[in-house]
This record gives sequence, structure tokens and C-alpha cells, in this order.
Amino acid sequence: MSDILHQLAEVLDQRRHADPESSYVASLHSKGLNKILEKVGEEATETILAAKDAESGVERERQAVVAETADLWFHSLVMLSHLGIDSQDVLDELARRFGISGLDEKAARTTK
Ligand SMILES: N=c1c2ncn([C@@H]3O[C@H](COP(=O)(O)OP(=O)(O)OP(=O)(O)O)[C@@H](O)[C@H]3O)c2ncn1[C@@H]1O[C@H](COP(=O)(O)O)[C@@H](O)[C@H]1O
Repeated sequence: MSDILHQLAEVLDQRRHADPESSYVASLHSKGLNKILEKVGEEATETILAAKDAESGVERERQAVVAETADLWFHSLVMLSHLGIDSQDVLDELARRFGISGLDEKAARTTK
């Protein structure tokens, strides 16, 4: 796992039992799954809108996509942590798929 993802995942797990008054992540955990899913949905929408604006090629708009995608990944990691799912499992799944063409995988699925 990339160092920063690994370190962040560890912090997010530690925050599950931290004080919601002093930690944003702890406040999300304490509000529960619905609030976390609301944030994931919100950040996904903001990422889509930023990506549409970035089609212009303007550097500021491209940086906004980076920031919004970071928000989306971050809140997705909080969701995994809240559910007790190891984010390494997601990276392992991507590694498992690596090199398998999406078109081949889909074709194999439909002929089963
Ligand atoms: N990477 C992040 C990170 N990215 C985004 N955010 C926060 O995510 C929030 C979401 O952005 P919004 O604009 O939607 O915020 P908002 O409108 O205040 O949110 P709502 O009131 O609508 O819920 C902001 O408060 C950001 O500061 C993050 N907060 C924390 N981290 C990491 O998590 C660690 C633990 O954070 P704490 O739990 O706060 O100590 C930090 O050290 C960082 O490494």
C-alpha cells in the first residue's frame, strides 16, 4: 500500500474511539454510517462537477479535480474504516484485476 494511504488508514481506525469534539473523523464515526454515506455522495457529486469544469484545460480547474478527488477518496476510506473493512483489501482487489482487460472480463461474465 502507498505510505500515505497506509498511514491515513491507521489514523482513521484510531479515530473510531476518539473525542468527536476534537476530531472531524471521530465526529463522522459518531454520527454514523448514513452521515458518512451522505459525505461520500456529496464528494462524488463535487468531483463530477469539478471534472466537467476541468475539460476547459484551465490549470485552476484541474487542481480543483485533484482536491475534490482527495475529498472523495478520504471519505471513502472513512466509510471502509467505519464498516471495519481493511482498505488494503481494495488495493488487493485492484492488484488482482491488474492486466485483465475489462472487455475480456465482461465477455467471460456474459458467457457463463
Ligand atoms: N485528509 C483529511 C481530510 N480531507 C478532507 N477533510 C475534511 O473533510 C471535511 C469535508 O469538507 P466539506 O467542505 O464538505 O466540510 P463541511 O461543509 O464542514 O462538512 P459538513 O459540515 O457538511 O459535514 C472538511 O472539514 C475537511 O477539512 C479531512 N479531514 C481529515 N483528513 C485526514 O484525517 C486525519 C484525522 O483528522 P481529524 O480526525 O480531524 O483529526 C487528518 O490528520 C488528515 O490526515
